[in-house]
Amino acid sequence: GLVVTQLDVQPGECVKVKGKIPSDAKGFSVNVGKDSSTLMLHFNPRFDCHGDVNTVVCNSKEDGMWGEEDRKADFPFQHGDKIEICISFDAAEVKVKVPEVEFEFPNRLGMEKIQYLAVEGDFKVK
Ligand SMILES: CCCO[C@@H]1O[C@H](CO)[C@@H](O[C@@H]2O[C@H](CO)[C@H](O)[C@H](OCc3cn(Cc4ccccc4)nn3)[C@H]2O)[C@H](O)[C@H]1NC(C)=O
Repeated sequence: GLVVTQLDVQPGECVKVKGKIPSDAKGFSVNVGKDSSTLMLHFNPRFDCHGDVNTVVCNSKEDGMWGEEDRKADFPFQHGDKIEICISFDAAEVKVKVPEVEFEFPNRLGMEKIQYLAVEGDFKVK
């Protein structure tokens, strides 16, 4: 999927990804952080994968090691949706704004900028 490097997203700014969820999507992820091994946030809506159904799983990754998963209560996604995902952060937390719902996740690594963004799985970036 899409990989963007050399970003310099500061606290208070947002990075926005627009795309479509295919009708047969099993899951997708949006990763932001320093690079693929050091993620402020792995945002992973799961329609039906890794044993989860209609569950948003969030996590961080530090030097290639996953942190503690955070499963969210809301699942505001449907197959075929065209959505915008806006990610912003400050010293304390990362915010993921999608239609109808804003998810929050702690800025566990205390990152001060987002340099990397990657989209994986069933999400057709527009
Ligand atoms: C119950 C004992 C085992 O626990 C399971 O352990 C799995 C392996 O660590 C957990 O799954 C992993 O959770 C991570 C977040 O904590 C990541 O989501 C791992 O996937 C990374 C990944 C991305 N991709 C690319 C991709 C992404 C989306 C769709 C298709 C490909 N391929 N692998 C995913 O494999 C999975 O979330 C976890 N389940 C629970 C309930 O804890």
